[in-house]
Amino acid sequence: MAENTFGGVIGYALAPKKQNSFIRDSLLTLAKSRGIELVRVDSDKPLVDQGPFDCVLHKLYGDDWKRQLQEFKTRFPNALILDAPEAIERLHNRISMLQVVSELRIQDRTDTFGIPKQIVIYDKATLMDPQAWESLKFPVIAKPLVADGSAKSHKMALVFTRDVLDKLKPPIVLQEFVNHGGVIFKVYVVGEHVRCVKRKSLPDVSEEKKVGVSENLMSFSQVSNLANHDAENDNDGYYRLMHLDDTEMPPNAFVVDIARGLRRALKLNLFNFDVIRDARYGNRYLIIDINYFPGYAKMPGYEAVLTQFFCDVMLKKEQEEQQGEGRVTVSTKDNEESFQV
Ligand SMILES: O=P(O)(O)O[C@@H]1[C@@H](OP(=O)(O)O)[C@H](OP(=O)(O)O)[C@H](O)[C@H](OP(=O)(O)O)[C@H]1OP(=O)(O)O
Ligand SMILES: Nc1ncnc2c1ncn2[C@@H]1O[C@H](COP(=O)(O)OP(=O)(O)O)[C@@H](O)[C@H]1O
Ligand SMILES: [Mg+2]
Ligand SMILES: [Mg+2]
Repeated sequence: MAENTFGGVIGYALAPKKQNSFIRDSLLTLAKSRGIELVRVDSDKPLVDQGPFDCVLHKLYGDDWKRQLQEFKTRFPNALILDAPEAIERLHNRISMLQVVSELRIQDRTDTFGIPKQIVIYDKATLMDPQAWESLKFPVIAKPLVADGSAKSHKMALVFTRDVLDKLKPPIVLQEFVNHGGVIFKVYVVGEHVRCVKRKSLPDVSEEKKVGVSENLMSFSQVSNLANHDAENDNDGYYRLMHLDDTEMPPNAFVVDIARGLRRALKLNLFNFDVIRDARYGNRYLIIDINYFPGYAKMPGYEAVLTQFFCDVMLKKEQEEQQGEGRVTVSTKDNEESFQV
């Protein structure tokens, strides 16, 4: 979109860690040069007592925060909440998060996409019932069902055999582990903007390893964020098989189509998703994770991308307000809850 002159004030409500990584001087300065002021929301004070804000950008959890957003929207109906809490909540459960993938219709491609085979287990009794997981091939990854940003929600286990399932704590999702060359693609979405980057992932599991492994359950957490340093000091060679530089990117048009489809279906503007390429086929891609408001600062040039997005939001808001003036508009539930540029 062309540069526009509609600036505004954006209140951001973020946890301290997120604030430190996302709110950099470089972002504040660039945004300001385009008329966008970013103002911190003080989480110790009611949101309604702060502002005025044209838009509230947020990644906070809990019922109290949801209530505060509702109250704010009632008091300031023209203010935008990015994104709608109801839409974000879908990503807090690893089953509903990926259900959206089956809703996407993308045609005329040689490449295909989907999700790995998975089941959800809510209790120990089902976990110990062989019928529950008879359709799954081992190894599997056990993931906490809840994906609420807590450290616990990122604690995964690679499970090689059935006899260690009793060590897991439901509710969990058991997802087939798919060999993918040790590289994951992270696709960052900021409104219409889509950027795919490569990150390291779990290495492939060989056929020998599947039967001869000494540890039948291997715990891990946030592999893609491990510093390179960790890989360099990797004495048992766990990361040796990763070939980040040699890995070919997925076709960009394909990734963009999936990203835009997900964005529309999820009614979200700010998210990323993790994709792996199934090593058995080479042209089959599996979406394994979708995250709300991820670590954008890790995306090269994030300041320009986010600033453009803020300007687009302000322009669209202004246009919608102008269109709304002088005529009666019937607001649907849909456009009350979500706003997309
Ligand atoms: O902190 P960062 O920069 O590593 O960002 C995390 C994301 O990393 P990514 O950008 O995908 O590499 C991270 O993505 P993954 O789940 O690791 O794929 C999450 O989005 C995480 O948020 P939450 O803990 O799930 O609420 C994100 O954490 P928060 O910054 O939101 O706490
Ligand atoms: N089905 C799978 N097959 C192979 N590797 C996987 C699979 N699911 C997850 N992984 C690996 O585990 C990591 C963490 O899983 P993910 O679902 O992305 O959880 P988180 O929300 O903690 O990032 C991924 O980045 C990837 O390296
Ligand atoms: Mg992930
Ligand atoms: Mg995640």
